[in-house]
Amino acid sequence: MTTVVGAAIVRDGKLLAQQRAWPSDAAGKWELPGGRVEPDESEVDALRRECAEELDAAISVGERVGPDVPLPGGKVLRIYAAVLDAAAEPRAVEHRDLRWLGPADLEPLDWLPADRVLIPDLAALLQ
Ligand SMILES: Nc1nc2c([nH]c(=O)n2[C@H]2C[C@H](O)[C@@H](COP(=O)(O)OP(=O)(O)OP(=O)(O)O)O2)c(=O)[nH]1
Repeated sequence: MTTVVGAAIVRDGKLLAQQRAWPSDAAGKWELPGGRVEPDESEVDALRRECAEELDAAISVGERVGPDVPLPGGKVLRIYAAVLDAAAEPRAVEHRDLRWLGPADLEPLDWLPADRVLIPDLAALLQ
């Protein structure tokens, strides 16, 4: 089964989200940094690689957050808490925009559908 890992990066009580630029049906929607775990790659290594590619930032990965969320095509979305390494300042390398979200910003955001399931768990990280 294909696992897509996502990083719930929290800094100063805010969660980092990124806005997709592609494909057309997902463009403009918001998600957590991450992507597909490659064969022979650990989930933590995949998260670190994806954050380096997408954010140009190094992270440290912590505990699992929330349930596995089924994705179309038999994939599953699995989230881990993460923090930016010291002095890392993320930038949108492949994405349209980045945003730091406070608790009140989670519900109104135009998330990818699977991510909406995780809103209560993401909100709990910000308390
Ligand atoms: N990264 C990420 N992907 C998500 C989230 N929610 C969600 O439904 N997805 C979906 C969108 C995509 O169908 C899939 C991940 O695709 P991706 O394009 O980010 O990952 P990738 O670079 O490894 O993909 P690929 O080029 O190998 O196809 O998971 C999320 O919060 N973060």
